[in-house]
Amino acid sequence: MISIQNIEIAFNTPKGKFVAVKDINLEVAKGEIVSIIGHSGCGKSTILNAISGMVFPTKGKVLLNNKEVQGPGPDRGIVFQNYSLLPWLNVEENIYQAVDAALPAKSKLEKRALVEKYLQMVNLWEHREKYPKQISGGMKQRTAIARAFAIDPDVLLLDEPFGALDALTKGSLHIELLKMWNLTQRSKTIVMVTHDIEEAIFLSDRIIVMNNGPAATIREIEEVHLPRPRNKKEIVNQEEYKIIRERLLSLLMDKVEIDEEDFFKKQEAA
Ligand SMILES: Nc1ncnc2c1ncn2[C@@H]1O[C@H](COP(=O)(O)OP(=O)(O)OP(=O)(O)O)[C@@H](O)[C@H]1O
Repeated sequence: MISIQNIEIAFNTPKGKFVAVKDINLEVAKGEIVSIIGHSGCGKSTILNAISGMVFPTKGKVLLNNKEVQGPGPDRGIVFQNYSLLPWLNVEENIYQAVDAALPAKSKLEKRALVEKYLQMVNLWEHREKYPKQISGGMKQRTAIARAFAIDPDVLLLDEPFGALDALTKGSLHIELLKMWNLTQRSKTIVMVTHDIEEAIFLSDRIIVMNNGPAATIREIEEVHLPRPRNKKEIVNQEEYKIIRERLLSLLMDKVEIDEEDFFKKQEAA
């Protein structure tokens, strides 16, 4: 489904070429949920943007269904942390507008039906006439997720979609995301950027752990074999969950500890 082949992504900056990521190789199968985790600035969004076609690799290539990604397209739905709803459109219109643009061959009636289906799925039908400023952060993100699913993409790219939400809202959105994934026969491939270890384990089949940048590479890939459907309260007591959590923590915390040691050493020297 997605094949990332030996990519490097560099940016031209006033100080010269800045290599954000390099030597990235990754195959994501149809219907798989993969998370990318790592410290701030390690290139998680850059990789996601290369799949979305908003950024082009300076070396290597990204293939989607065996075709090289040439730019954004309706086969990929994107959800960002900051909701990205159009403030002048209400909840229903925000979804309709995306469906209208992505599926022009459908009749008005079919498009309306699609919008209703996804609004019902995320329990927003009753709030459909509200504008983004009149709804909570969780509702905004549910709208954004419904909008991404409604255009019926092969791939969903989620860039810290739950990062701005409180733990309870986050928890219910995890369930809603999986509900939609299940209702589409687990056929949608999901690649998600997150900082949240528990979220990554709960949702993913595999977790890509990045090294720190610049020129960040993939450090390790953790496979999550916990059976689905997963129950949040139950999986935390399972041995596999604990082992993966420990592993991710140790991979991600070592830099923090080194930085702290460094800080105290510098303080002593001063
Ligand atoms: N358009 C750009 N021009 C120059 N540098 C860029 C550009 N986009 C990203 N970068 C740099 O590339 C590196 C990776 O950025 P990216 O946003 O992918 O990191 P991230 O892991 O998603 O970070 P965070 O977790 O903080 O969102 C950073 O050093 C960033 O400053």
